[in-house]
Amino acid sequence: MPSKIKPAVLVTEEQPLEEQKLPQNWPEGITYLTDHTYSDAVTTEQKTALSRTLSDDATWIQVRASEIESPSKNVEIKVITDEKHPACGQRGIFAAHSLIPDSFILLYLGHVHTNALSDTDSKSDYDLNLDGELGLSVDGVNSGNESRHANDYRGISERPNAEFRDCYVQVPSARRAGGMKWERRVAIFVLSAGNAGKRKAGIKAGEEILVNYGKSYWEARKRIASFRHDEAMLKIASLALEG
Ligand SMILES: C[S@@+](CC[C@H](N)C(=O)[O-])C[C@H]1O[C@@H](n2cnc3c(N)ncnc32)[C@H](O)[C@@H]1O
Repeated sequence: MPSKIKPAVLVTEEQPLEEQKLPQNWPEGITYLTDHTYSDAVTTEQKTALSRTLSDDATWIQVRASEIESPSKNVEIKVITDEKHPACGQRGIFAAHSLIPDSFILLYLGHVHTNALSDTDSKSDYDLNLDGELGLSVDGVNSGNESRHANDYRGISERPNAEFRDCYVQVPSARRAGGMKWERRVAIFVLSAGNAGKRKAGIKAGEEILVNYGKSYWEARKRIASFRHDEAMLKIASLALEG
């Protein structure tokens, strides 16, 4: 019988399929993205509101096009084999080299959708808020990049070493002055060194990159698990909440 698992597919406009490499350990059946894709429900107005023209006095975080690579040179996807790790058997992302505080690691890419129930996959574990005011989120459940494998620190480490931050990335635009515009994204950054400089070492090569999903993520997962009588998910969520 033919396998139901679809081979990994790559979506990129710039490079033909055979020239673009997939990251090592990329899961089968998940589309590897080098940029967002958009649901048909996202309006032109919402898309326009996600971009800005070049501005020298901008205070928001800017990630230059030259900093973005696909696959990322900053991380490696690994399948977790340590039985003590709460996500054993799943994947995680690990620093490919040492990363200094506040540095950009990689974009969180996926399918941008509206927060309407009809446009949302309520079962997704990979859905992230992109812009609450615009009512847009980005889901990495079926397509994304290495960032979809970032685990939460609970039960793995005492604290996270990275975080999601809102930022803007530079993209070419024939219509804008300067031939460039800035588009809203969410990305993973190394945590800052902290006032006492506790985290000044940043993330060492080989260390797992761990973020904080927020307690509400795990509480919601616990509620869903109880509702669905999903013992495995209930155990993971309960352990994470204890951790
Ligand atoms: C966005 S995915 C993270 C990547 C996932 N490990 C994978 O390989 O696709 C979120 C899921 O990862 C698992 N996970 C992440 N952090 C975890 C943690 N601290 N403890 C237990 N499971 C975790 C849970 O199954 C969660 O629903």
